[in-house]
Amino acid sequence: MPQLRIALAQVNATVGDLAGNASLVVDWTRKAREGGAHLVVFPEMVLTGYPVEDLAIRTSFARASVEALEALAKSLDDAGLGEVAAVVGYLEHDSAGPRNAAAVLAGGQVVARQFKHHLPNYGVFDERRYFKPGSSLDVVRVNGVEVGFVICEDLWQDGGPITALGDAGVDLVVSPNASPYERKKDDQRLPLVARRAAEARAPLAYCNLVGGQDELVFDGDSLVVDADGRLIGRSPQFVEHLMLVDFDLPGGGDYRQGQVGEFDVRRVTVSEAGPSYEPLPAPRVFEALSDEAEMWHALVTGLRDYVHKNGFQSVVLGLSGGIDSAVVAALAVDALGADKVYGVSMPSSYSSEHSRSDASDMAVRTGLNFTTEPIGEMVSVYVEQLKLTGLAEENIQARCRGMLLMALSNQHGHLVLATGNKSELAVGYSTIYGDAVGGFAPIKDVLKTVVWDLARWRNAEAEKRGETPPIPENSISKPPSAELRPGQVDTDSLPDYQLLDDLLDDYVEGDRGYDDLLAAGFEPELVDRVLRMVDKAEYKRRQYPPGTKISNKAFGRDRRLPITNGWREG
Ligand SMILES: Nc1ncnc2c1ncn2[C@@H]1O[C@H](COP(=O)(O)OP(=O)(O)OC[C@H]2O[C@@H]([n+]3cccc(C(=O)O)c3)[C@H](O)[C@@H]2O)[C@@H](O)[C@H]1O
Ligand SMILES: Nc1ncnc2c1ncn2[C@@H]1O[C@H](COP(=O)(O)OP(=O)(O)OP(=O)(O)O)[C@@H](O)[C@H]1O
Ligand SMILES: NC(=O)CC[C@H](N)C(=O)O
Repeated sequence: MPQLRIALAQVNATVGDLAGNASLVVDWTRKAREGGAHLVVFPEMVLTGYPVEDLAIRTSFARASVEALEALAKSLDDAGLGEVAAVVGYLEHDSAGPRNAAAVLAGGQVVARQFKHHLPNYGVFDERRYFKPGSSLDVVRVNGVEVGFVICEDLWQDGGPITALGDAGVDLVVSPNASPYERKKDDQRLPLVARRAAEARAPLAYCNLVGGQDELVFDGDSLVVDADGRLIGRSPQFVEHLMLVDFDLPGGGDYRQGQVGEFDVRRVTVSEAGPSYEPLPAPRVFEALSDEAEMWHALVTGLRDYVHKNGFQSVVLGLSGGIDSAVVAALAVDALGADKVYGVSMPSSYSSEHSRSDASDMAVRTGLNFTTEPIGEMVSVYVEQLKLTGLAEENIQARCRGMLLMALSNQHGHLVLATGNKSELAVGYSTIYGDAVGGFAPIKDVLKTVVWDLARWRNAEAEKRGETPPIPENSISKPPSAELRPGQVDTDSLPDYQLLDDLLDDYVEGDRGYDDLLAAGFEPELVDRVLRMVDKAEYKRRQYPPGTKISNKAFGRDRRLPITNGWREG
C-alpha cells in the first residue's frame, strides 16, 4: 500500500504581502519537511492573502502574484524543500481573466495548477465579480498516491469537482480554504467535509486560513476525515497550526483522465512510492470552542490583526464606565497587552460619579493606561458660541470626546477604537462624528445582550484561571446610559434590549418582512418604530468604522441597502 504523510499548514497570511506570504510558505514547508511530510497544503490564495477584492482585477498585482509563485517554487528548492509537494493558492490571470488558483510546487517548478470552479457570490463573497471559473482538474501523483484538489466553495456546492474527482478515482482529496468565521459555522463544516469525502470515496483534508482581514476573521479549524467521513484530525481555532497525518491508501486504482463529467482531468507524476516509514500516532482532534469562547477569540483576533497588519502598536478609547467600552477595553487588553491600551475618562457636567470610578476600576483590574480629560470647558465654548440647545447640546459632548480621541491618535499614534454595538448601530443610537469616530469598531457586530453575555463569560474565565476578572461588576449590572443629559437612560429612547435584540435578529439577520414579524408575535407599534429607526440609520452605518464580523449577517458587505430609500416595510 502506498504511504503518504501530509501536512496541513493553517497559517495567517496578509492580503497583498506577496513577499511576507512567500516566506510564510517557506517557513511552514520547512516545518512540514521536518515532520516528514511529502505534501503540504496551505489555505486558499495563501500567496496573495484572502480576499484580495479589487486587487484581483489589477493586472500588475496578478502579474506580481504569478512571478511570486514561480520565485517561491525556486526558493523552496533552494532551501532544500523541493522534495515536498506544496499546494499553494495564488492569483492567476490568463486569457480568460483573473483566476482563483491553486498550484502544486515541487522540485523548483510549478508542476500542476487548478482554478476554482464554484465562485461564491453571496454574503461577504463577490467572486463572480472577480474570477473566471475553472473547468480542468490536475491530479498529482505523490509517493504513488493520486491526489485531487478542490478549492473552498467547490466543497460547498453539490456536483462539480468533487463528483469528477470521485469518478476519476483519486486516492485523496485536499482542499485549500478561506472560510470566514461566523457563529456556529464550524458546526456546518465537519458534516459537509464528511459528506464530500463519501461522495469522492476518498479521505479529505481541509485546510483553512487563520487570522483577521479587515472585517473578516478566519478561524482555522482545519479537518481531516477518512473515506467514510470519520473525523481523523482537527486543528485548534484562531491559531496557526501544523497538522501531520499519515495515510495508507490503496493506490493502483482505476484512474481516469481526459474528459470526466464536465472537467478535463490531467494527471501529473511528482513521485512514485517512496520507502516505507514508521507511522506517526493519529493527529489530535482539538475540541471546538464554546459559542462564547469562539466569539471572544474571533473578536480578539480580528482586533489584533487589524491593529498590527495596519502598522499600529497601540489603541485609545473613551472609558465611560459602561459595558460597551469596558468590553472593548478587555478585548483590546487580550489582543494587544494592557501596556498598549490607553483608556481616557472624559467627564462632562452630566457624567455620574460611577462613570469615573467604574472606568478607573477597569484600569486597575487590567493594568491599562488610564487618564482623565474633562471636557466641560470645551463643551461650553461650543454651547455658548453657537447657542446650542437640546440635542445639539447633548451631541456636542460626544463630538468633543471624538475630537479629543482623534487628537490623541494624531499625537501618539494610537488607533482609535469605536465602542458601538450592533443594537445601537441598527437603530442609529450613536452620535455621528461623536462616539462614532474611530479606525476600528471591535463590537459593531455584537448585539447588546451578547455584549453582556461576553462580559460575564470573560469574567468567569478569569475566575476559573484564578485571575482578576477584567470587567467591573457594576459596568455589567447598571442600566445603560449615554449620560448626555441628566438622568438619561437608553430605555428613554429604545425598547428593552432583550426585546430589541429579538426583533433585530429577525429583521436584520433574518431579513423578515413586516407581516412575518407580526406573525412572529411582535407588537405592530414596536415593529413600526424599530423598523423606522433601522431604515433611517443606514447613513450612519455607512460612515461607521469597520469591525469584526461574527454573525451570519453583519452590517456592511453582508447587508447592503440603499441609503436613499423610499421603501418602508408595513
Ligand atoms: N440621510 C442622511 N444622510 C446623511 N446625513 C444625515 C442623514 N440624515 C441625517 N443626517 C445628519 O445626521 C445628523 C443627525 O445625526 P446625529 O448628529 O448623530 O444625531 P441624532 O441621531 O439625532 O442623535 C444621536 C442619538 O444617539 C444617542 N447617543 C449619542 C451618543 C452616545 C450614545 C450611546 O449611548 O452610545 C447614544 C443620543 O442620545 C441621540 O438619541 C443630522 O443633523 C444630519 O446632519
Ligand atoms: N464620560 C465618558 N468618558 C469617556 N468616554 C466616554 C464617556 N461617555 C461616553 N464615552 C465614550 O462614548 C461611548 C458611547 O457611550 P455612552 O456612554 O454614551 O453609551 P454606551 O453605548 O452605553 O457605551 P458604554 O456602555 O461604554 O457607556 C462610550 O463607549 C465611550 O467610549
Ligand atoms: N472562500 C470561499 O470560497 C468561502 C465560501 C464558503 N462557503 C465558506 O464560507 O466556507
